[in-house]
Amino acid sequence: MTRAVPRTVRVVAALIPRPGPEDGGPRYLVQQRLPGGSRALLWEFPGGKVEAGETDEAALARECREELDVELSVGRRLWEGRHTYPDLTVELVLLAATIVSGEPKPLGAHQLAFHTPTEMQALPFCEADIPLLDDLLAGRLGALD
Ligand SMILES: Nc1nc2c([nH]c(=O)n2[C@@H]2O[C@H](COP(=O)(O)OP(=O)(O)OP(=O)(O)O)[C@@H](O)[C@H]2O)c(=O)[nH]1
Repeated sequence: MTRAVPRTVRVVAALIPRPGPEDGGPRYLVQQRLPGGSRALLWEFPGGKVEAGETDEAALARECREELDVELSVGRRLWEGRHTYPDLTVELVLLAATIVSGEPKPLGAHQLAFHTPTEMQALPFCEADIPLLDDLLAGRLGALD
């Protein structure tokens, strides 16, 4: 029997710096996925799937409004990669973003946290994000605004 090929989805994610002074280097918002579903309790950047007819930027603003209750200003594309899980192929796009209003709330996540790139390396992250985390830590994403 042949195995079904996992469907491909485009996923946008946000690199959102913690507002205020940077003690110990910049920190960015990450979230732990809910227990029970796919990639349960793994960490990821806030965001989600791009819907048909939507731009990456509009999808990211919508996802963060729905899942964090914040309004974003979305900046440039920082990173793009592709990863195949057993259930899904993810085309992952990371965009720079800042919060223009609201305090992030974990409406769709188990918990939220601000972490440095070094701290992120120690968290169990979604596999698609591993090369992204390496590039972030090594300063290969360019200017992060
Ligand atoms: N938001 C986000 N999703 C990621 C990242 N890395 C990664 O592999 N993903 C995967 O991309 C998909 C994101 O879609 P989603 O957030 O709408 O999916 P979900 O499973 O939480 O919700 P769903 O029940 O609506 O499908 C998930 O399968 C998630 O595991 C990341 O850094 N951020």
